[in-house]
Amino acid sequence: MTIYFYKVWQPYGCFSNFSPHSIEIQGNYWLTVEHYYQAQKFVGSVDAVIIPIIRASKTPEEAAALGRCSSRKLRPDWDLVKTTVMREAVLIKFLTHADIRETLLNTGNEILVENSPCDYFWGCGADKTGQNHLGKILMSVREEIRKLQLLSVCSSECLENRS
Ligand SMILES: Nc1c(N[C@@H]2O[C@H](COP(=O)(O)O)[C@@H](O)[C@H]2O)[nH]c(=O)[nH]c1=O
Repeated sequence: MTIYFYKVWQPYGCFSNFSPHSIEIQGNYWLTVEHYYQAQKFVGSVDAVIIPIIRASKTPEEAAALGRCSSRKLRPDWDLVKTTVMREAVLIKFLTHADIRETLLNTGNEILVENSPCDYFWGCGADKTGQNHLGKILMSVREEIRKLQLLSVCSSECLENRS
């Protein structure tokens, strides 16, 4: 089975980057993954003044609109780093919030797809042929969290055996 998600108020809305789950990265708080992701477009760019404004946005829609404004200059390496930036933020989101971590882990090995009608990079696009990078990141984060949980079970068993 494939699990499709997109809008926050639809099923599996917590997988959307617009979901209201804050993250802390290097001492800064971001209301949503989308706030962080949009701001990273301008790190080291001549338009870096926009970063705190994006961070202070009241909603992820507002943050996305600021980050997508085509008159601003993106950092030159943005296309190279954007999936790494996204993965880090999504991993931190699911490590931070236990309830949605359970929702993610409970999807088993189902395929996760961002059902965006217009985004062929992060989502599957209108005709479902898109690259679905957000879905791929969620599946890889799901795997990573499972490994981390196994590690912590093993290390606590190990500590118990020693005492
Ligand atoms: N969920 C969701 C969207 N999808 C998100 O948009 C982001 C891509 O932004 P950009 O790289 O600027 O095109 C990325 O986080 C993707 O998951 N877009 C929306 O307008 N509304 C929404 O509810």
